[in-house]
Amino acid sequence: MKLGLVDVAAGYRGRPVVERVSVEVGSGSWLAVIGPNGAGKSTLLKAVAGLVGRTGEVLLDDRAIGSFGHRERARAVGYSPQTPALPDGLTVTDYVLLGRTPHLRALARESRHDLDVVTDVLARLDLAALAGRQLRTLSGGERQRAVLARVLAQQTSVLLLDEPTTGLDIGHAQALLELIDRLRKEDGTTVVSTLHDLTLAAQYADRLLLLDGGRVAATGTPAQVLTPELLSRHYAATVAVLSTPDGGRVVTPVRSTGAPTP
Ligand SMILES: Nc1ncnc2c1ncn2[C@@H]1O[C@H](COP(=O)(O)OP(=O)(O)OP(=O)(O)O)[C@@H](O)[C@H]1O
Repeated sequence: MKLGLVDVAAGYRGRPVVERVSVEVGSGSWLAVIGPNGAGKSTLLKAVAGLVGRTGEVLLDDRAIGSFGHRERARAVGYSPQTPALPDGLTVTDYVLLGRTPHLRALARESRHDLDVVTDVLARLDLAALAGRQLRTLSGGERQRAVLARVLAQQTSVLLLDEPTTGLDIGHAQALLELIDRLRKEDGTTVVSTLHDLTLAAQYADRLLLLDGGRVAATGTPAQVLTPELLSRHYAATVAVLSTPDGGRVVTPVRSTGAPTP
């Protein structure tokens, strides 16, 4: 499903935080929204998810998202927040099963298929051994994976993922991003994620959108956006951008030690 944003603006209590963002994300594409703290990345995702007020248009396959019914929309767009509030008293399985709600008929219980989807997602996110555990007993990274498991169990055409790798170790982060990459290649899932790790953003996203002060500062391929000049201007960071043999980009901070040269 193609996602289009046309002149999207959003904010809190009348204060604009995101202004005039227009971008198209093709079916099966991955757009990473990057930018410094407070740039408006989470707000932009929430605006698309319908969780904060916005102006402008959000289009799904050229159809205004506002014309989608509640369930239809929940089957089309999944969202995972950066800092989720988790309900008390649920096991991991029960919580992830909530992701199936938009697929259930009114008053129907989950089917064998729903349980199979959940079992599969739990296995893929290395949560099978924790399936019966209470959410509140999980570690930070395990909780984060449970939240992602829930949105993946929702099996939506569009995934909005706010900092999905927060709190994940390098192996689990990689496994998660590979899983999402497979979904987009095999099922055509469209992905919009915020990512602070610019090297991961370069490796997985096909396009980057750099937000600064709520406005689009740059869009393009990782090679176009991840330049030392742009990163210095918008993050006030001193970085080196290295190229890998396959044309990828690695962004690394560079420290000027100030040590006297011998
Ligand atoms: N609920 C809220 N009420 C008022 N202001 C908010 C609210 N949430 C965020 N803001 C403000 O909106 C601006 C953008 O916040 P947002 O969370 O979208 O930034 P971000 O780019 O995701 O930042 P980070 O990289 O730190 O997660 C910030 O100035 C923030 O203080």
